[in-house]
Amino acid sequence: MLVGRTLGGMSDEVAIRVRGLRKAYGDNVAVAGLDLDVHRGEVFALLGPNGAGKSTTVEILEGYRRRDAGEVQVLGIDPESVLGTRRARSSEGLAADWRSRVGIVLQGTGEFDELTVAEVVSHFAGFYPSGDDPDKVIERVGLAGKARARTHTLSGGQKRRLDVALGIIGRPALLFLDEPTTGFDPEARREFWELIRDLSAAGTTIVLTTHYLDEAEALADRVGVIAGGRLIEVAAPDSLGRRREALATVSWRTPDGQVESAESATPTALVTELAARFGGEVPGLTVTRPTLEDIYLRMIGQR
Ligand SMILES: Nc1ncnc2c1ncn2[C@@H]1O[C@H](COP(=O)(O)OP(=O)(O)OP(=O)(O)O)[C@@H](O)[C@H]1O
Repeated sequence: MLVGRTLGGMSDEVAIRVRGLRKAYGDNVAVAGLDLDVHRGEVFALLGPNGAGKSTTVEILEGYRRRDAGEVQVLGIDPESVLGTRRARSSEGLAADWRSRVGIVLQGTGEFDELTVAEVVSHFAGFYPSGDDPDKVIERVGLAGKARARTHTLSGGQKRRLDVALGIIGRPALLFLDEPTTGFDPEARREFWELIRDLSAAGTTIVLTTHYLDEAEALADRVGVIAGGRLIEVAAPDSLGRRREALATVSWRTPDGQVESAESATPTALVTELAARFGGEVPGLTVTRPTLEDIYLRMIGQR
């Protein structure tokens, strides 16, 4: 494997390294000088409003889109060098090897409508030199009961699970997931999160784009917020936007039924004082801190 060696000056620990990435569509600058490092083995979530440049960035990293400027290394190679190549079966040496180590969860496999789930997954397994066992992967994504169903009969959420199966069948070292749980019911999302945690625990580097802040919080070691084609902050979910230092909001109900609230850096002291004031239980007491969503909205609202 190329991962784990030092290639082209890239550190052992870096799966993705991007410097000064730029991409415009005509006059529309989609990516405006983006720097990014994704460490080996981490789960990295890219957040950002519609049109921020996430998909463009990810497509460049995946070797499906040409950039205008900047340096990009993904698992030790410049993905532009594999542009135009397809999956591992192609006999294009380094490109085929690289593609076999990069898993991509695409949205939709309409061309296989008449095949069963088991047939599609087996077909894709054949593209990879060390593909996983199709039955095991089908089980892992929760489609065992649908293995013999034709793919056009699957529900939206089941189709997404199939997309995920096709993304992981090659046992990738690096997996790209683009809004993977759109259309999942709550239970399916939780199961999917478990699958991602398993893959991560097994050493897979995962880059995820999502609009679900709870998903980023549940899965990501670090999140990067893209706005206007630039990465405006990278941090652990609990420290993004100085979240750890954010004030707590303490709310309670006054004797005449009004809700009162106060922001405090020392909420325990305030609650103790309120308890003394009320002679015990404080009516309607809540203590909250900003959620990742609050922080995120504040960050992108500032721009
Ligand atoms: N193929 C294309 N041709 C022309 N303009 C494009 C193309 N793809 C994206 N754009 C434009 O580039 C900008 C960034 O789009 P991109 O799809 O990268 O954003 P995104 O962050 O992935 O958005 P979303 O959250 O809506 O998926 C947008 O202004 C978009 O209109």
